[in-house]
Amino acid sequence: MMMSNIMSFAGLSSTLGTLLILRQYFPRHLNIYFSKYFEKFITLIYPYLEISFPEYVGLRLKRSDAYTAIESYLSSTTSEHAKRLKAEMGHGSDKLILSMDDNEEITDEFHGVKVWWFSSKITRHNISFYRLVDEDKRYYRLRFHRRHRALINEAYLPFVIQQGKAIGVENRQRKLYTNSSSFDYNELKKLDWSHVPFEHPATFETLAIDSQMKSEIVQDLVKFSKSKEYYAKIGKPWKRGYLLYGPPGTGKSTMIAAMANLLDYDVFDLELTGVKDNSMLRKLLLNTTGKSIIVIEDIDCSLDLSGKRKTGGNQNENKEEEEKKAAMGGPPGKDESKVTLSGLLNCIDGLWSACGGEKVIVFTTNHIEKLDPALIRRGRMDKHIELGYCEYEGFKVLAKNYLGVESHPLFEVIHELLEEKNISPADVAESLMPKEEGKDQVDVCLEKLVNVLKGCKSKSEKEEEEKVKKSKKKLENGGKVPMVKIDCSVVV
Ligand SMILES: Nc1ncnc2c1ncn2[C@@H]1O[C@H](COP(=O)(O)OP(=O)(O)OP(=O)(O)O)[C@@H](O)[C@H]1O
Ligand SMILES: [Mg+2]
Repeated sequence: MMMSNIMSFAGLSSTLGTLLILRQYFPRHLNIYFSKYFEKFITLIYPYLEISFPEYVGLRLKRSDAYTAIESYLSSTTSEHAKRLKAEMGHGSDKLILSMDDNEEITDEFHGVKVWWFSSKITRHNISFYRLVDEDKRYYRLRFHRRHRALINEAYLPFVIQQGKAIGVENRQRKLYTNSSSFDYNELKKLDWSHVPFEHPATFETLAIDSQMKSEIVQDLVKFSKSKEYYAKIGKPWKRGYLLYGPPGTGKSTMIAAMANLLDYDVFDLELTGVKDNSMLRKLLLNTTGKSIIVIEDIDCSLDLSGKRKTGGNQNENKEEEEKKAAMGGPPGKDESKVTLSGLLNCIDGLWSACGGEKVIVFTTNHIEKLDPALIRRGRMDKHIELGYCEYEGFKVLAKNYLGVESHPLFEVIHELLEEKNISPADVAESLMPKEEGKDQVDVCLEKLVNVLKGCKSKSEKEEEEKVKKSKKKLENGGKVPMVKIDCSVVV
């Protein structure tokens, strides 16, 4: 009896729900009457309450957090109850996430109270740029008996949102974002960020760096990710800045991937040269999500951030560049980014930087001496990490990764060579990569590395070369050294 009552109410409510949706197609004057009397009538006889959760609110700028959390929550109960499901890949390529398909209905129970969830969509046909564009407005509708109003509002909905957020974090597929311009042809708008799944396999275990430095960085990152309350207590936005510097091929980009994998964060790879001006930069950073690493690679080459190179420094070089541009046909500096140093500083630690929570900002450079001290001062870039040439300890990690060996008669020879030669971990890794199948590949690769090392310049030779380069530059600049001296000791 009870069951059939519920069923008939559910049937009635479904009909009334359809009428409510259809009413938008009624003529306007009918619609006014409909609203006035029909809805009053419904609330009198209808014992159920309904709450809608639209996918987008306002200008469709951002998906509603409530909708996303409910979607995740329902995905956990859906597979048992719903008859029509849709599937999506979740975190990692082998996990399939099932959720309710459009116009599907499921029931849920909370403290013995039964509630109904519906997934619905309204499709509108708009004409935009002489094209017919279908715009889907999706929403979830929750129905429950009005006598449970307090329980649903105060306990059930907060429970759904909290559970949904937790499931969402577990299931989400991490993403690698880039700000290179792309266009959404369905929504007909330019996207600030486009993304692909983040699938870089690097971890701190496979990273060939000093083991003490490695464990300090890992500890620092883990501590940061658990310090929400601490940052709130000291009144600082929950973010941490890392400056990674060192010669090419020493693992700066690889370390960023390892950081993202350790913390389970998304990565926003910000190409500064593609950012028009400071306000565009602010918009891009505002559109990044929490639990993410914002990366600006080769910051010294990205822009003239010091503001010094054009006025002071090597004026001839600038002149040459302008002439080159003119020879290429375009007006000088036409498409150049107008992002300034103060604009960048404002975004990374001004008032805007506190939006969106939990973020790590990483700059990389091959030339730390070229950077403006303001950009990398402590507090802005909390950790300065130097990634140097390959040491014996790093070589052993690479040998284990690439060849699966932890000892070999040639290790001692390589140890001695590494003490006196400069070689990047990337070059070591290249030599250790077996080119063919077979057991003898370990000997082949290690012998190859010994030969490569023998051909490398020794540390003293390299230092001498650097000295000559520096003094040449000094002469070009009329005796002044154009570099800024910065304390770049590793503080981890
Ligand atoms: N410290 C390291 N540990 C493990 N692998 C490394 C390390 N350094 C370099 N490699 C290997 O060398 C390749 C190049 O390294 P990576 O791109 O991280 O260098 P980089 O410091 O970012 O160079 P660049 O300054 O040119 O951007 C990587 O694919 C990785 O396989
Ligand atoms: Mg790199």
